[in-house]
Amino acid sequence: MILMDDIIREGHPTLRTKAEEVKFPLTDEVRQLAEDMLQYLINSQDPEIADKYNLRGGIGLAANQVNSLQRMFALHLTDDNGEQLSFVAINPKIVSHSVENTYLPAGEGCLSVDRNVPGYVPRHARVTVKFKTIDGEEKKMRLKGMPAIAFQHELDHLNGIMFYDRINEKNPFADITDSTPYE
Ligand SMILES: OCN(O)CCCc1ccccc1
Ligand code: NI
Repeated sequence: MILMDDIIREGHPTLRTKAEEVKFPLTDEVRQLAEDMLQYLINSQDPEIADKYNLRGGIGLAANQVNSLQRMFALHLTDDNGEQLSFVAINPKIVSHSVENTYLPAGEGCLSVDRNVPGYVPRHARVTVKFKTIDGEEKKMRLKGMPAIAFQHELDHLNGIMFYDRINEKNPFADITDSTPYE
C-alpha cells in the first residue's frame, strides 16, 4: 500500500518532469501502481485507516507524486450532486473548456507540498476531458466544480506544474478575470 513516505515532496525533480504516455496493454506493474494510487485516496479518506497509517487526506494523486513518470492519476471524490467519482485517468486530455474560470476561495494544497501557499489558483470552470481507464476503455466526461478543479490540478502534475505556479505572484488574491469562486 502507498504510504506518506512513498509520496515525494517539492524539490524532488520528478515533480518537475513531464510524464510519458502509458502504453497499452498495461504491464502488471503499471496496473498495480494505478490500483495502489486509487487505494491510497480511498484509505486517506477513511478516518480509521488514515489515522492508523498517518495518511494525509487527498482527492487526487498523480503518478509523479509517487516518483513514477507514467502519464496517469487517480481521482476519488464526490461531485456536487453527491455522485462518487472514483477512477484512474490514463493519458488524460482536456479536449475543451469554458471561457469562465473558477477557483477555490481557500486556495489549494498538495500532498507533495508540506507548507501552506496562500492565493487563488485559476482553473477552467468546466472541462470536457478524455482518458483511458485501467481496462483500456476510452472515457469522455464533462466536469465542473471540484471534479473539474481536481482534474486540472492532477493533469498539471503530469506536466510538472505545481498549483502555486498559477498563483498571481504580485497579488495572490487578485481578482481572477472571468471567474466565479467555487463555493
Ligand atoms: O495532486 C494531488 N494532491 O496533491 C492532493 C490534493 C489535490 C487537490 C485538488 C484540487 C484542489 C486542491 C487539492
Ligand atoms: Ni497535488
